[in-house]
Amino acid sequence: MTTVMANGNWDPALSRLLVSLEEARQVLPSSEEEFGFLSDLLQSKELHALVKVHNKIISNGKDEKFHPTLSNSMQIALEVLDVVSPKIGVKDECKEIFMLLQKPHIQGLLCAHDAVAQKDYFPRLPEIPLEVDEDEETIKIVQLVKSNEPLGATIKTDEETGKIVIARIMHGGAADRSGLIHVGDEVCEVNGINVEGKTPNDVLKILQNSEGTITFKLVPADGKVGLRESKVRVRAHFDYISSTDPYIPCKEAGLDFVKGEILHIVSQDDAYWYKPGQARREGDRNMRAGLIPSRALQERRILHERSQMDKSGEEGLCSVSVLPGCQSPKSPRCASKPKTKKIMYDTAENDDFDREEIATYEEVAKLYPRPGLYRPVVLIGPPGVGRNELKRRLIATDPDKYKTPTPCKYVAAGRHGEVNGKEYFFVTREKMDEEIEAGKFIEFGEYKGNLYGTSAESVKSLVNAGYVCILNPHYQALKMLRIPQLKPYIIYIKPPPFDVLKETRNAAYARSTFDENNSRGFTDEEFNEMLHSSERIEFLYAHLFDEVIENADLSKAFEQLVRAVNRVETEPLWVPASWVQ
Ligand SMILES: Nc1ncnc2c1ncn2[C@@H]1O[C@H](COP(=O)(O)OP(=O)(O)OP(=O)(O)O)[C@@H](O)[C@H]1O
Repeated sequence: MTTVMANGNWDPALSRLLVSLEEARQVLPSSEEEFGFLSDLLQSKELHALVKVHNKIISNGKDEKFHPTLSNSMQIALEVLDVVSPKIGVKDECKEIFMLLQKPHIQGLLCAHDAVAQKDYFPRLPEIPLEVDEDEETIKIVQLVKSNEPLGATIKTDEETGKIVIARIMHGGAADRSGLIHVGDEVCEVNGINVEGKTPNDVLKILQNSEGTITFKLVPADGKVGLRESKVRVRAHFDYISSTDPYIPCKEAGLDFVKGEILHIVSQDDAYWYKPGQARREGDRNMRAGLIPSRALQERRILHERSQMDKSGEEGLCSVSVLPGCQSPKSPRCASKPKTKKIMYDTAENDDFDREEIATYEEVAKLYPRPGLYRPVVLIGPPGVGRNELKRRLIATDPDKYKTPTPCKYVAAGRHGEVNGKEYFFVTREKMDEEIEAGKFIEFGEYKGNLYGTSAESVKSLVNAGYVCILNPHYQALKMLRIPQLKPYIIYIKPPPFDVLKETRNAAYARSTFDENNSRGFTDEEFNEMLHSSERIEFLYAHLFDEVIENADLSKAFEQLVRAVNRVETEPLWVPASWVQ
């Protein structure tokens, strides 16, 4: 026989064919050449390999279920969008895949695929009862090798049974990666030591004293809790240092983060986060997940801090009555003369209301830029900080691209040569009152008997016409602006510290916007008022800012603004999740 046949790995069907070929050679009148060809073919390595592949496919189809190769295709599609979006203007292929992956039916298909792959469908069927001897408990033996890395699991005493159970598995930790230990598993033995009647501390000591392989004898929990990884991303609105948190059940397991960071919530003990959740930093896939405080816990903590501040009589930003120098239409307590021009741009409500908002985590999702449909850019900041100047400079770079909405105006005593639709749209008092009542204005106010206002509609129509709409409303307008229909990108223009503020403004002969005629520079009192006002805005609204630009050196601040606006036009950015769904 040939070498292929001699190695014993020969396919039996091919062997039989070869034998019958030899038999047929005796009786059939075909030529030697034809027999030789068939014989060589049946013994060739290529045919042998093909038959092997064929058999493998058949046996796989028969005996084993097909498994999805991945269950996060939607996530991968989003990552692809991330990668290709900066290149859509450069390569047609990138643009094509970008448009394709954004189509709702493609995304629907990927989501459906992932839901099936993750078995994420309802109703959940009860576990099939196993035919087991009632008295016989299923025990699993799990061996983990002890290393410097923490085990990634916590234990507690079950209140009902008094037994030691696994309380929590840290996503991505050693226990989680093993896939063998689950929340609720009852610990019977650790390294052969029976832990019945022992406290979690006793068990920890056993673990600490163990070297090398650690063997657990566990009674598996009935159901596998927390198997599904959540897709929730949140933006944190506070800094967190787990080592200083007295409420965290295990300090080593905490995840530290800073304000503004995006966290991937991999599990929440329940939908309202009454208990701590687990999260990992967005984009940090290899990292072990850590514990973060629940929303409810953090809210309580913030309320407590605020009440302490109020009690101590500190000059709190949280209390309207103690803030000097604030400008509010309903509280003219400012030491300096109130700035009449500003009042017309205040919304009717004062910002007491905003104090009620306790920012902890905000669920976010990525919003992909749509060519030709740009998000409005909103500049927020204390009066006089330079928002108008920055807006004016931006529009001047390309007046056909950047536009600011035209406000509406009701004039009490006839207009003098003003053209309708140029600087203002002129409307009747009734119409203006009606639209204010219907909440159609982002901001409005009265000045010298005339009514002024900017409508949400005027912003929308600029956006729909393909312009980049840029506006600098009063900060109280944020409530009306930050809605899914407008999807604004909010930039906070922050004043620099007093000395720098004074120096830069004086050096540029800046005109005080507190003076009706803009005929003089800023006074020290006005600089201070700007800084006070900025503290207050930050306290109330910082969680709504997408970006902060400090306006010290004007040209640097402007460069930063140009970069930001460019990013908004081209990059996927995090927005409240409700804007995307
Ligand atoms: N970084 C800066 N350095 C020097 N001068 C500046 C700077 N930024 C703004 N200014 C000047 O400060 C003055 C006030 O700026 P601007 O009118 O833009 O303020 P604003 O924030 O729009 O105020 P308001 O909201 O009260 O209208 C202007 O004369 C402007 O040129």
